[in-house]
Amino acid sequence: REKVEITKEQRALMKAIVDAYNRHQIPQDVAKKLLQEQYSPEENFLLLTEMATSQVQVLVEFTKNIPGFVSLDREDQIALLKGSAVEAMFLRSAQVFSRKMPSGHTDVLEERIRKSGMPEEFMTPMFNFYKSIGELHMVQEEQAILTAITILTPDRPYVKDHQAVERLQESMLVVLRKLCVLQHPQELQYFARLLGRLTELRTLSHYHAEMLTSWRMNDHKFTPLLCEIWDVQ
Ligand SMILES: O=C(NC1CCCCC1)[C@H](C1CCCCC1)n1c(-c2ccc(-c3nnn[nH]3)cc2)nc2ccccc21
Repeated sequence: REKVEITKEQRALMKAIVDAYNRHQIPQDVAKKLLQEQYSPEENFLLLTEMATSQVQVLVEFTKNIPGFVSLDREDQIALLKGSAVEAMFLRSAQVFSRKMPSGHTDVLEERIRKSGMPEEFMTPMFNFYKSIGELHMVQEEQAILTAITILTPDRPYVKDHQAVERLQESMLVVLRKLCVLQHPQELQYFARLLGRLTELRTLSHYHAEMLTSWRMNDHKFTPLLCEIWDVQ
């Protein structure tokens, strides 16, 4: 059994990221709204674009607090945010879906999402991802660091200084690995399984533009921020 110890610097890094993650929570809770009633596809699409717009704003604030991020090349900062926004949205949606809720509420939530008006063909991969995230029972530190690792992915389109991003991501991966060993001592390879979800996440986000335009309704309206980030309209 390897002796795993988190250094003072790594603890400070983790604290900075978790504090930022908690400070920048999504304002109102979309799950609560969805549990209240079934909305029309138009209302649901509007809810999605409102939630996603505020989540992008929250993501920008969170990212600015990742140690070292603001000292990256400015254009690379934009490329990283643009390249990870959809993945961060699905990761956050998965965390919302996997939250502990009174018994039966998760089933109602799933039902409401299935009937929201989103295209059927994406429901299976999306819920498979949500359930695979839920099974990991991540602690909030792991959720926050995993989101930071997703943002700091060096091979996003248009990133120039690959190495600088790799160095930042590397320091997050080292902390996450130690955290996984400490938080889930019984589950060997927990860290590997956690990183495997990022591959599933990237696949899911490949469908995203096509998902958006095949919601069962006419006239899909987006906010200016989402047009920027989602490459739509
Ligand atoms: O609001 C939402 N997610 C926000 C969560 C917080 C961060 C920002 C996004 C949507 C709901 C919108 C209203 C209709 C039901 C789904 N959502 C989704 C979801 C569904 C389809 C697409 C999509 N993308 N392109 N086409 N459809 C994206 C996200 N998964 C969720 C799991 C739990 C709770 C809410 C969830």
